[in-house]
Amino acid sequence: MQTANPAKHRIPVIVLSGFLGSGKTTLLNRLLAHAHLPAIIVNEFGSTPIDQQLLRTHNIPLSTLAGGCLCCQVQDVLTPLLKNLRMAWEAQPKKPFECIFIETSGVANPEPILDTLLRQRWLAARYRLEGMIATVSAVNGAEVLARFPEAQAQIAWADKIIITHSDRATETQMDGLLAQLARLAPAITPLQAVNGLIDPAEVMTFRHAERYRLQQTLSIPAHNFYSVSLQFDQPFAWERLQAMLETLLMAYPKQLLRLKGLVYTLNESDPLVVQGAVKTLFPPVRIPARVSDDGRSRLVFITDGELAELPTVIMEMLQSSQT
Ligand SMILES: Nc1nc2c(ncn2[C@@H]2O[C@H](COP(=O)(O)OP(=O)(O)OP(=O)(O)O)[C@@H](O)[C@H]2O)c(=O)[nH]1
Repeated sequence: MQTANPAKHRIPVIVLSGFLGSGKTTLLNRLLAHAHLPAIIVNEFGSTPIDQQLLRTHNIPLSTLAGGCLCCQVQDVLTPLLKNLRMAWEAQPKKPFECIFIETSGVANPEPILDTLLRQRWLAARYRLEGMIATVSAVNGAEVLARFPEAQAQIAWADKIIITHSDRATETQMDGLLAQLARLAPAITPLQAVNGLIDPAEVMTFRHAERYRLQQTLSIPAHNFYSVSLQFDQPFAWERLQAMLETLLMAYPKQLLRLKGLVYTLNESDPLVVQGAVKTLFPPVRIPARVSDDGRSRLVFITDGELAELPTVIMEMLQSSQT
């Protein structure tokens, strides 16, 4: 993109939202492959970031904000980051990026983020909010939307809604989700993407008239989400860990909303990215090791409400699975 007067050029920003495990990073991987000189800001609720492992193959500027959610940290974290990125952009004759994707945490209410981009003068003069995309899982989307106002806000503010996991959903689950979406975002026709497969142009074409169609903002109570991050020095026997994680997801079907991890397994130098959400452990993906990796396994658990006993339960399950 040619920028005749860089000081006046507004860098497009695309906000990607969607509840925990609904497929944001999977979709982002697809969109990045077709974007012109993108940069990414990834926000993860857990204090040990995992998404960067899944996005690192793109070799593009990546800022990770972990250990909280952007909607609560807009002023303290997002605003200075966007200011720094912009100043670095202006200082360089060869522009390092031409657009920015912000992947919010799965529990973020996108409203304060959009509001900042649109209303904060310094930012609004230098960034242009291009549109907001929300992913929603066909498997648990209806339940998630019924339970969590944050998830409702993600849908209500979206310019594009992408239904994921339709390959795993029953007809009843899909019908339930479509009914919820028709209620929360009647003006939007949802699109579907299985494993991120969708025409990026279809996702990235925004009709600006749809912005601010909400008459009133949703009243969202303070978050009640917690995260627990654990690290392990010894490699795992994958089958045992897999069985343990599946047991754990079934033991806490309501509270355990998300698990993610980077796990080293016996006799393999490359780590596994492990993912789970609400009663489901997804197939793990092995990714190439990097020289900067420290070889320690990490697991992050996000719960609805505090599950103080979780670390102890996990350690006991791991010990009993090794005997
Ligand atoms: N079967 C199936 N799996 C999918 C689909 N889309 C994503 N996944 C899987 O769902 C899991 C979660 O996907 P992510 O892209 O990490 O979800 P996310 O929304 O970025 O997760 P958080 O950032 O933790 O909230 C991963 O194991 C993906 O491979 C899909 O359409 N079908």
